[in-house]
Amino acid sequence: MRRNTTSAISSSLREAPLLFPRFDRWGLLSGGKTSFVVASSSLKSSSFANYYSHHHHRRSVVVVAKKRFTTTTTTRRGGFDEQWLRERWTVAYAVAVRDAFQAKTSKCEEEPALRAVLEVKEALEKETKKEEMKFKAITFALSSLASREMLMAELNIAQNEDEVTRVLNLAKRLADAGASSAHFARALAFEVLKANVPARAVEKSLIGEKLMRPEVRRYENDILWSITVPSEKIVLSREEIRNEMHRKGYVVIDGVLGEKNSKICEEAAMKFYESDPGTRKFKSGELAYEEKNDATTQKKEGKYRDDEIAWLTGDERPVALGALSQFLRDTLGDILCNVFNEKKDGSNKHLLLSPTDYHSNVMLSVYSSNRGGFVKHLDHDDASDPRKISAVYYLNSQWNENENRGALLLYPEGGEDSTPVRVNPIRDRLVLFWSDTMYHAVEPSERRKRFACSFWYL
Ligand SMILES: O=C(O)CCC(=O)C(=O)O
Ligand SMILES: [Fe+2]
Repeated sequence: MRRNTTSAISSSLREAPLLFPRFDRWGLLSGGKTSFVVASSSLKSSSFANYYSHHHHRRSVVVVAKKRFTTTTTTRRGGFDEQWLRERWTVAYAVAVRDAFQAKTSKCEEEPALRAVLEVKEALEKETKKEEMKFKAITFALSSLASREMLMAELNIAQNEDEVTRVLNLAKRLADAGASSAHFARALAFEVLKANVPARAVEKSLIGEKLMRPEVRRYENDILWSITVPSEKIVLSREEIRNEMHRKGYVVIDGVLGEKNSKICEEAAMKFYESDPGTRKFKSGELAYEEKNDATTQKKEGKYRDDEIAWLTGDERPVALGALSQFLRDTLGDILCNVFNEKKDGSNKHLLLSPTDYHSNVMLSVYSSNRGGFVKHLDHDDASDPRKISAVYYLNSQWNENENRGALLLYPEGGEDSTPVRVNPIRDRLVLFWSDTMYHAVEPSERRKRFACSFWYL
């Protein structure tokens, strides 16, 4: 980014301070240990809450969505805490901003990032000023984007050790003030360490133990600790990913982590599953959208979806499984963000949010043998579902197509009668497809369990 853009962003930050303190009142939290009520007149919030409550949690949430004339109430099972819910709320706006941003950036040639941020900010402020809570959430999302741009730019032009240190500590302060994401501050520090750029006094707390390991300590006692460096295969596949996704709507990449790493991850996933006999971590995969009656009937008949799932935060034991989930979420997320945010084809229709800007966990799914699969579906509820790209990484050595079936069936043509593309769930294979347009199903597996890790990029 050029210096004039940087200084324009910095001065806009000075003129109209975006750095609000962390917002603390943002919804109605009902009493008791099980439910929260989110009151909202926002078009998007209820479906975000639905989406996230479905995908992440154990206890229940009541989402009250106030539309213009009606109020709808949905009860979801979910394990919410305030911090968690707040993050989700912010995600909703980060996504809204992303979409507005996208619409804008395709039009401006000069300094698109800055101009879009400011224009979107203005438009949204006007629209929602009366709702303080929402206003703060928007401000957070915007300042997070703006400060991110600014910090990146500052880092790029930093000349010496002191300047690098200053940028990193500024990132930390912004995160502490609630104006930027802590993930981002950590990612920045991590990048610096990885590139061996000297930084004098990077605060220790920046280098999160959980998400980012500063030293690329890949193996220790033959344990796979982290997969933070993009595999060569993925780096080489960038063009292929872009082209295939645009041309066919999906892409299959084999040998993503290599023989040794993928084997370790497979064993880790099995161990994780087998060491959970009380199924505390694993639950039955649920129907995404209960309101669909036909699907509910199918579910009752046990036909809709028949897997067990666990949500991986990145801290799992064996550590290799945590490392794999970090790889899928952060490393691959960053790569996809770069692939689709480059305006090579003259459009940026597929702008993605950086995974450092939102919090979401990786899903480990286990389909048992001789049970159901997953019927044909989209990973997309309605127009406001933020998911853009679905990723599934398979962990099954010596999978035999004929004996074990369990293929992922992709329907690029969409129609009922179209012939699916069969993707066998073999170890170290990654498949990516558009969440909102690619119909897909999972064939029941036979004679053995089928392991896969899935993630959705927004
Ligand atoms: O495991 C797979 O191959 C795909 C699973 C899937 O479609 C889903 O969980 O939404
Ligand atoms: Fe799916």
